[in-house]
Amino acid sequence: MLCTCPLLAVTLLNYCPWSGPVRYRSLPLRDINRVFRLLSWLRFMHVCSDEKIPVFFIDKRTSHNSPVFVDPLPSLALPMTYTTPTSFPSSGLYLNTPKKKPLPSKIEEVRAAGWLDLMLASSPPRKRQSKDFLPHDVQADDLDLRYRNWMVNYPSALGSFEAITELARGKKMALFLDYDGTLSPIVDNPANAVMSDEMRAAVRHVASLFPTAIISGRSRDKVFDFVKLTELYYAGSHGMDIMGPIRKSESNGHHVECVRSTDSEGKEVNLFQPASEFLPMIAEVFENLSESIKDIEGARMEDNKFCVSVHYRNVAPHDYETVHQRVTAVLKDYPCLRLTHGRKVLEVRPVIDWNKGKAVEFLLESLGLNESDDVLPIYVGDDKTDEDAFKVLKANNHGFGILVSSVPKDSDAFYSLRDPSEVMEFLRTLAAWKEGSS
Ligand SMILES: O=P(O)(O)OC[C@H]1O[C@H](O[C@H]2O[C@H](CO)[C@@H](O)[C@H](O)[C@H]2O)[C@H](O)[C@@H](O)[C@@H]1O
Repeated sequence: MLCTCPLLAVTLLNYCPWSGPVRYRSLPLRDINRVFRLLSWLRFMHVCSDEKIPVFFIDKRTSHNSPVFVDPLPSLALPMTYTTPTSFPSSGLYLNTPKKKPLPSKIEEVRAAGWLDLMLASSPPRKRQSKDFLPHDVQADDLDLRYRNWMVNYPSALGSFEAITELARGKKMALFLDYDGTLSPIVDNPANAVMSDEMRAAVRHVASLFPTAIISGRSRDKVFDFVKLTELYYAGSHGMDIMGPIRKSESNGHHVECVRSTDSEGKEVNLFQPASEFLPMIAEVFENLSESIKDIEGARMEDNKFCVSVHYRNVAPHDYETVHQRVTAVLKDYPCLRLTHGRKVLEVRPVIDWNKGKAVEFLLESLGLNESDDVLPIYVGDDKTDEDAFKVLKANNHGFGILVSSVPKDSDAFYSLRDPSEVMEFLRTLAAWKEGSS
């Protein structure tokens, strides 16, 4: 239907309660891949939320916006109900979340299947499972070809380094780095995800040249223990725990929840913890989840202060569904918490409208870099939660994201790097370029 649509261009509008309106302007039909990428994202949103998400393809040639194609996923469409959680005082940060309504069992099944697909697909194994009937070199060639095709849309940040330096010419660069899977390789035990000394040296070097922040799903303290660099800014719990600089102009900021604090070196900093009132609830849900999954072999809990991670990397795939069912059963009693998905991890977090994208905006503002055109923010990350930051940079047409992935993935990033070793090379190249050009 999309391909035969006679329009020259379409505008795609979507409203999603988590991220607000998404608007793609003048999407030329030759760029149909973008439509499909967006549709697959919408499918993901359908799986993860209760809302019906209307999608309109609008004829740009007409003066009025008449929808020509509405809701491409009718089988997953649910009634649109937005209600605000009542158990907390209202605040600008709260998301409007749907009240859970009993769903017809068919839809429950579809949703459960969707989550299961996500769980199976999340974080491809480091060693590819063999398709027994194919010789190894054919599989490798096929994967390599698919990766190279994908790189047409997501060029290597190393291969495109000259283009990046062109963009950066005369601009102030700001660097935002995810931790797991970006600065440290993915390992089975989260406690062992240490950063190499070489990577630390590369990060220290860039941080001496550009404002640099780490934005992680881990608790801020834990990520600092891994990185151990005082010259950086840190945002833990997916941006819900930021230790940043004192804003240049404190008076025009609207983040009233900031409190002054001092860092480990006694330097004055701003602490922003928009989800602090959720702390007792997070502690309670951590206990309940730990109890509920304790008999599932390989399942592991992690306390990330304002979020809780339920890891299933070491769980047998036939138990994934049990993990998901147990987690959602516990969460039924916590309408103010929501579930998101990472690399072989389910993440429980407050329903506030705050994420890594908002953390990037907050830090740019704190650094006094948000309102000028001569700033180039770059965000490097590997996970679904990093997409919030990629989206913010893309939507504001302000800087770009670099996705770290060794397999093709849909993303709002602009460039790609294969793995943390390429990230390290990129950081070193960036530092060398900056030193050579100043
Ligand atoms: O935002 P990030 O810094 O990327 O943190 C996201 C989650 O990363 C960690 O889990 C991931 O890495 C682990 C260690 O390599 C791996 O075992 C796990 O399967 C991955 O999901 C961290 O442990 C989580 O708490 C973070 O939320």
